[in-house]
This record gives sequence, C-alpha cells and structure tokens, in this order.
Amino acid sequence: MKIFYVSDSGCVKDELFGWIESCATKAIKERGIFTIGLSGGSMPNQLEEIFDVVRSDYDKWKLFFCDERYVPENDGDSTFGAYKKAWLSRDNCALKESQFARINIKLDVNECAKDYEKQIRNVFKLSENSTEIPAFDLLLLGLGPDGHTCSLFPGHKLLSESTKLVAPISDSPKPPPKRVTMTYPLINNAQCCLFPLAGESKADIVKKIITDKEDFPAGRINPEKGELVWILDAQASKHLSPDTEY
Ligand SMILES: O=C(O)[C@H](O)[C@@H](O)[C@H](O)[C@H](O)COP(=O)(O)O
Repeated sequence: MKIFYVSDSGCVKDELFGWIESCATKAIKERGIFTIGLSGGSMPNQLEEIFDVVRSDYDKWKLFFCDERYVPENDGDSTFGAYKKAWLSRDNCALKESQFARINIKLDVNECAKDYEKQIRNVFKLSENSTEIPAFDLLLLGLGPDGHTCSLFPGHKLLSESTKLVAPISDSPKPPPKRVTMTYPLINNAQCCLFPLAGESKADIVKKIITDKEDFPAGRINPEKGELVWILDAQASKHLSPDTEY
C-alpha cells in the first residue's frame, strides 16, 4: 500500500492526474489500450479538469464505472450523466461517448449486471465462460463515511461474492437503491486501485481503515498483483502520521 500525503484537495487532484497519466501511458505503450474504472459521488467533479492536465492518447481509453446507479442517464443520480456533464460537455473533451461502457437499464437489474460484465469481458477479449479475470489498468475508488466503496456496503452479502465480476444490488443503503457494482474478484485483480480522498469528512473512516485496521468494505481492496494507492490531503489524513508505515 502506498500513501501519498498532500496538503489540500488541489494537490490531491494534481497527484491523481499524475497517476492517471502514468498508468495510461504505460498501458497504451504495452497493450495499445487503457482500461479505467470510474466512481461516482464527488469524483466526477474531482476529475473535471482532466483534459487540461493529463496528456494522453485518449482515443485508446476505454472507460467503465466501478459502480453505476440503475437509473436513466438523464437522471441526476446517474454516474455516466455526471461524467457527461463534467467531461463530455466541455469544448476540450478528448473522449467520445462511445468510449464509455454504459449500463443497459432496458434490462432488469440482474440482467443489467450480467450484460455489464459481458461488456467488460469483451473489451478484454475474454469469453463468458473464461475463468480468466480482466485486469483493469486503473480503478479510481471513492470512500463513503460507512467505509463502503463502489456499491459494496458494510454487512452486505455482496462482500462475499466470489464468482460474479459485476453484481446487482437492489437494497443499497446509499440511494438510489438499485445499482450494479464491480465485486472484489474483479477489483482486486486490477493493476492499480487508487483512493483520491480530500476533506475532513474522510478523516475518521480513513483512520479506522488504515490505522485501526477495522474491517470495512474499502479496507478489503488489496490488488493481489497490483498497487493500492491512497492520496490523502491534510484533512483526510489528520489522524495518520506520515512517518508511520501502515
Ligand atoms: O456512485 C457512488 O455512490 C459511488 O461510487 C460511491 O462509492 C462513492 O464513491 C462513495 O459514496 C464516496 O462518495 P463521495 O466521493 O461523494 O464521498
């Protein structure tokens, strides 16, 4: 686990953009494609200026959602809708809508999750019955005050999902209730999982996970072959000591 301590939310963004650029450059050089998973919540706003900062061959990007709300894209709760507003509406947007893998809510939530998993397997050229697990180049993860990440919530049965790579949830404690979410088998097979966190509201849960090692869904993110990176501003890391190895 790597922890980067920075002073404020602006520096979290700078560090985050640096990671994105280096992951994308490496992936495109090695395999001609960059696969990235995006979270919702405050992350779309955090990533708003990406095209001003990150230099990359954006045509080679394929973008997925670590979790997505099961709502129409024009619904205020839609994560794709949030990125449409934050990115696709910009004059200097270097991405096309077609590069985003979107959920299909014409299907019921269970079939929607299966369809999304199929979309992921297709990008990684893996058949439906392949036992190989796709390895995303970078997953950008959020952290809720209850320690959830993606739509993996404390005490939920999805925490022990061991076969589905994308699962449906219809009882999310964080509204809206219906979502699809990546699960640990997929998340923990990524090359890099990154939590870019800023603000006082993250401090207590960051302490519980990193210092106290209490068991929370976000604390179970630990890529077997990849890197786990926390980028924390002074407020989010106020209970941590930069000299301590966690
Ligand atoms: O769509 C979602 O709800 C998110 O993916 C969710 O997991 C989010 O990342 C956390 O709730 C943190 O949200 P904030 O960044 O707004 O604190």
